[in-house]
Amino acid sequence: MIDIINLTKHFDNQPILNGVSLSVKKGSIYGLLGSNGAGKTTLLNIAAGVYRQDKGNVFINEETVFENLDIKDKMVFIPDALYFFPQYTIEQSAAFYRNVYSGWNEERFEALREAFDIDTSKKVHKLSKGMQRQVSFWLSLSAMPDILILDEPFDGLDPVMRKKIKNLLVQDVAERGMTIIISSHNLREVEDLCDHIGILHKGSLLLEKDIDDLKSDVHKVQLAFKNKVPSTLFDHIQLLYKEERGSVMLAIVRGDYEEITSIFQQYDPVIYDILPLTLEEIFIYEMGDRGYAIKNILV
Ligand SMILES: Nc1ncnc2c1ncn2[C@@H]1O[C@H](COP(=O)(O)OP(=O)(O)OP(=O)(O)O)[C@@H](O)[C@H]1O
Repeated sequence: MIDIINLTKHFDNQPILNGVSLSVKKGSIYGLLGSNGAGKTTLLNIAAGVYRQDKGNVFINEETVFENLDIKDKMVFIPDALYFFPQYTIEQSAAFYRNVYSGWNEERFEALREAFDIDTSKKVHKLSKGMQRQVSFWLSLSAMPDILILDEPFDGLDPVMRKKIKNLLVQDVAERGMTIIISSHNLREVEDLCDHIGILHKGSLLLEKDIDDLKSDVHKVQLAFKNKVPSTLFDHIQLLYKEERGSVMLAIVRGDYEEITSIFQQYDPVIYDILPLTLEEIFIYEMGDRGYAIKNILV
């Protein structure tokens, strides 16, 4: 549905995006992760057709995005720095959205009153930062977009509201196949939401993964042997990391669970356990395997 191909962008002769390509399928949630200055906002602005790229292209359903009003009618971008018309109340802002988006759904707007519970006669500028974020979600979801582009969307929201908004997003994805790209510098914040994760670092995509594949493909194994650790233990295993804690070896390995187990069992370990890994741990080892210290890339 969204195809970003070989995107390049410079600002002031400095490269900001260096040939980034990624695809997002309809009805999926893509998490774009990266540290400050990685290029996430720039990439999202190009994907939303706000900035024009130097090279490459962004296609949505095989059409280019830039200056394409039909696509923009079905897409909502919530930027990191929110913008509302000065002096507009929520009601007046809703009237603006109602005029701009052909998919605007009044019933949805009314139904979401319960979730957001903010007086619509209030001026948006007079609301707190977190409440302004809530209003941006309220209006955006009422516009019933096919595509939602979210730049650091949970900034300033309290934990209860984060959960509520995540539930609303997942509901729209499940019920009407909405597609989301969401940027964050915090993996923990988006891991429960996304089905794909890409890590952007200094304008390049370092790693892109399906979360289910990632979880089924990397394992933490605890092993102990009666005697010394066999020297050939990892000869046929893709090892990402190992450490010895006394007589117990801890290894992070990649591959099929059953194949790995059958290889290790040949060495007759006295202890053999496969332990669960968090997504964060998986990324740390995957990135370490590629020569990057993820701690410098993600918080
Ligand atoms: N309009 C602009 N003019 C000049 N440089 C810009 C402009 N917008 C972004 N940049 C530069 O592009 C680089 C990437 O910025 P961008 O905002 O895309 O990163 P980001 O990954 O979203 O960072 P953050 O997590 O801090 O929001 C930064 O070095 C920034 O200074």
